[in-house]
Amino acid sequence: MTQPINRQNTVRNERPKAPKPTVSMKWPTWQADRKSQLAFGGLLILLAIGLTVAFCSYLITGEADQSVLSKMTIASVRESGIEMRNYLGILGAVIAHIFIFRWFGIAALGIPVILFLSGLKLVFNFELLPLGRTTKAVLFYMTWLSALAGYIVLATDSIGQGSVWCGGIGYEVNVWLFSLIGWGGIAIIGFALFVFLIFFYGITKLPSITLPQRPVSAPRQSNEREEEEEPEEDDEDDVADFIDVKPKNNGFSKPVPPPVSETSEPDPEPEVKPETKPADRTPVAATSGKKPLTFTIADTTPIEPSSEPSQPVADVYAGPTDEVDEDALKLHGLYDPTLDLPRYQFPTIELLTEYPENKKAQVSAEELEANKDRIVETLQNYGITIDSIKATIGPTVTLYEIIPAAGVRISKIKSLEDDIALSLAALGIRIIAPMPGQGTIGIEVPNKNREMVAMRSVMTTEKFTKSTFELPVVMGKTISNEIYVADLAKMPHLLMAGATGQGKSVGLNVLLTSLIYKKHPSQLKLILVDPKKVELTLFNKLERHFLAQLPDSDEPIITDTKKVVNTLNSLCIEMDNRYNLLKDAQCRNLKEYNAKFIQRRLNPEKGHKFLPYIVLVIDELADLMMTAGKEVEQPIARLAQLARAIGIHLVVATQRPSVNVITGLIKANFPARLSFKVTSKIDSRTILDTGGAEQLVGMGDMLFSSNSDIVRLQCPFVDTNEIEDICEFVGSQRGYDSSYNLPEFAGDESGSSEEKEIDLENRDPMFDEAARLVVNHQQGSTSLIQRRLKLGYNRAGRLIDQLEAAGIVGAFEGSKAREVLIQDINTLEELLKSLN
Ligand SMILES: Nc1ncnc2c1ncn2[C@@H]1O[C@H](COP(=O)(O)OP(=O)(O)OP(=O)(O)O)[C@@H](O)[C@H]1O
Repeated sequence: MTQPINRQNTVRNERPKAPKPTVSMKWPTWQADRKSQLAFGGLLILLAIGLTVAFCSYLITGEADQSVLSKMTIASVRESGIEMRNYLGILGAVIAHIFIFRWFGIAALGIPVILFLSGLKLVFNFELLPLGRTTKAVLFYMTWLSALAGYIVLATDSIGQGSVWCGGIGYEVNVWLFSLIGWGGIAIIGFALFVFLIFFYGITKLPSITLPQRPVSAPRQSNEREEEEEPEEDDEDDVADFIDVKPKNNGFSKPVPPPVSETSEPDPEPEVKPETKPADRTPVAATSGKKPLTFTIADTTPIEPSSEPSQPVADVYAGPTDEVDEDALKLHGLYDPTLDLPRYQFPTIELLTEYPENKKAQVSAEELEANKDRIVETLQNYGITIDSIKATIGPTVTLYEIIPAAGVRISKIKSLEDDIALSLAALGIRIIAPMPGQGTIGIEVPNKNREMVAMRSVMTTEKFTKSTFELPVVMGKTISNEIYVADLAKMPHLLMAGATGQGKSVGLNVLLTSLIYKKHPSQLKLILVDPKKVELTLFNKLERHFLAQLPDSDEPIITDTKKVVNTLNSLCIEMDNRYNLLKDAQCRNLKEYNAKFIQRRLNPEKGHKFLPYIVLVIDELADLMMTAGKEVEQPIARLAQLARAIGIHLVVATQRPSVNVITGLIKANFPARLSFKVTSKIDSRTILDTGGAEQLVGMGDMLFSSNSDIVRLQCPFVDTNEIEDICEFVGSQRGYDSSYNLPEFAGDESGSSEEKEIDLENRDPMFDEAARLVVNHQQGSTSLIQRRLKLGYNRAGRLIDQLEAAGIVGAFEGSKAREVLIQDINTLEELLKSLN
């Protein structure tokens, strides 16, 4: 568990490049030699068995031998010819006599246990129990039990036969204790056990004396995570409480069945891969307009989950194992973050409304035929002949795919978009020329009767329930009636636009619902920003489960612009902190980091902890951009640029996708964009970089663009009362003491005054030390000061400000560490002298 400090440093600073010294250099050769291992291990096992036999025999037959042995040496016993009763003869009797009578009493039986475990390890390379830890425990308990037995023997005045029980050590200790404090020795013996338990099991907190009337769901005020770990039930025995308390927080907890088993909900942690490929479409025989069309209506066949299995957690990162807490791993198994709230129940599917099936898209054969004829005719009017046409009926639109005759230019068809729309007398015609990867031209025509895609119907598909995405989000139904599930973690940020009343709020609710159905509160935190103050308020019931906010916030849903700015900046700090943790752990992303933490390969005492995903949702960006402009733009852009690897994902929505809201800076950092119907082609271009969103038909009809692919989807529908029920279901369960605390951020008003306030006369007592640290490392970073000097973030932040005021480090430079203005320690010492 404890590693030499210099080795840790090497790992941290030099990353994985430096080859490790080979094992054999340190390892005594006999241990590396398998034959010697087998021989020695075998000997240990034999000894263990022999000692057990000798000890047991001594306990049964020892009385007779005892009197002989206490008076004579081995040699004299042999010479005298007296026969020993011990099953293992003189040697057995002598050894048992020493270990039991002279030393530990009956507790000496611990010795063969250690020998046996060591033998097993050497011979079979099998650790029944963690060897080092068990040895320590056995040695302690042997001594302690001997002392306890000694006390009892003394107290009951049964010194004769009782000496076998307590051994010489227990007896002598108690004689000494008795001479010191009389019968009070038991207190010392009890206290010794108490101290051992504290250090051995790392107990920092005793089971609290719970007030009997406290309601389970009453909010608790403490911000300490430890506070969450109060024993939930009184029926657990005290020792179990002792042992469980701390471990649950620091990654060394005792495993308890995860909540998944308590619920009928789908496994929240499976793992697969996206599937966005449209299903096969049935070609419809058709040519230059004369042959009759036969259409096959596409069915909603849920897609088989991808066969690509997830990487087993243990294999995700096979880096250095020097920090593995083997003992904790053996004792407690993998760390389970869901133990924070072990009884948490995932929301059930019954909370979502079931809509009647007859709401499926109804497109009659006549409608199809008529549309086809009109398309063909219109094109012919403009001199465009086609070779074939096929149709696929989607929930909102029907896609007609045509193959134009040889020599027809695609741009010509595209330019006829409005004319075709006019002749089909329908809104929302979208022409896709050419269809990517199909070699055809697509014409999407809205259905007269569209299908409402109910949230419940998509949530029950295998595609979603078996999704192994990190942050699965049901985006909707494609034109070929497939359920489209995307991974927010891979997007990694989503920009959403849509004119008012076109389904944006429903879209956000769908996104949040998907995440809540799939993630345990320990794995996901949401920051909800709602300047309109109405849309996301329903979610405030999730405060103590899923919401994250600034420490001093009173409102779980952020509505005030100033708070938004502070929250964004705080999130930037969280991002920097997380990067430091990842760097320290030599992990490239959050998934690797958490996998490593779960395997107990990261030491919580060095600040490592399980990191939940953080999803920031901003319902109306336009509002914020108008009131705070650059103040929101910059942190958003910074987060969008850098936060992907450390599990912070942004979802930003706006009604007005104009360039002064979705600025170049923001847009460039949001590769995934989603547009509901917008009012103009310009808006569509701003959000999607192409037209088309202005021709959508509203009510959740949308275009989703990611990785330069654009798909038309029908967003599922989830009503506000369904959201209310889900939030009520989650919110009424036992949650954390408070919402997840983001790092403190002082706020802008203090920003300028702070500079003036920095009074170098009143420097922090750690100022000189921090200055030396920064100059030695040539790295002006708050987290360096924080880690090395073991300070809180705020104090480290103040120190760095003072260092800046003293001219030791340069100004704040965003994500980069500050420049160190003093190059060598001598110059620094002179400066410090002058300051003093
Ligand atoms: N996916 C959907 N399926 C069916 N109907 C929908 C869908 N999305 C939205 N609607 C309908 O459109 C109405 C308006 O949707 P929503 O409230 O999401 O619009 P909005 O874009 O958020 O508007 P605003 O910006 O004014 O809040 C809903 O009340 C609902 O009737």
